[in-house]
Amino acid sequence: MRDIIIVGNWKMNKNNAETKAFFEAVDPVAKTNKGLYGVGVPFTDLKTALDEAKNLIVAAENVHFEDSGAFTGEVSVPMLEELGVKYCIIGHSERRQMFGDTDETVNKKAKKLLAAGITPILCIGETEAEYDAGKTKDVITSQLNGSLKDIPAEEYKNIVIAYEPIWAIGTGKSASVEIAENCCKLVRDVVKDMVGEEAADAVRIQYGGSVKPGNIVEYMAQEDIDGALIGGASLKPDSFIEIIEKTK
Ligand SMILES: O=C(CO)COP(=O)(O)O
Repeated sequence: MRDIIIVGNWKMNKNNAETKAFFEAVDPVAKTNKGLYGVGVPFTDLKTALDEAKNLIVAAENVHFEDSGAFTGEVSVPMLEELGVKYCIIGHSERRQMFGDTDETVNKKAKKLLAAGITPILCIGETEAEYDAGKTKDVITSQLNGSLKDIPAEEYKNIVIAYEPIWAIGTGKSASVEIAENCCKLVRDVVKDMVGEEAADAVRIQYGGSVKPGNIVEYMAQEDIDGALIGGASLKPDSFIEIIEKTK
């Protein structure tokens, strides 16, 4: 059975003082042998978060695939390594939609992170239009094949895949437990087709999209859901503490 991994994604929120206050409140609660809890934080909060973290894991929210160069505003894997970052969200739908991330660039990011011993949290998911057109399976299959192209089977134990239907992100309209489980099982089946059963069993799969204290338990009860990637409900310490208390 896979360990759980529940991670908040703060997106573009919180300054250093708010980050410190969050960790002071939440970190002590995150001590468990069932798996991992953590948060993805803006680059500007990474050092504060890493300094405060004893039980929570800390993730970056993006990274560039080159080690250095003329990429104004970007941050490289060596820069994350220097801080001691061990997890990094890549390919979030907001980055794909607003900042030009593609399966090809996300694949380069994944390879660079794995080579540095940093766990990628790879986001995939369909739009509402794709869902309505019955294209969810095609989208998931295409994104996984593109984003994880040429990554060897033995690396999948070091990869987390977050299935986040775009129509459920930030809308309060979370996917039903049945849809979430069916799609996370589809993710696992596609990985099996790509690189075999052992890798499919090892890869951890999160559901994301309006997860909150009121629905986390039913998601975590599903066979193919190993965790969650949580936006809004991870910003308030009390809310994230409730999610931890209900699942650890
Ligand atoms: O984008 C998400 C996590 O990466 C989900 O955001 P919400 O939990 O606010 O829907």
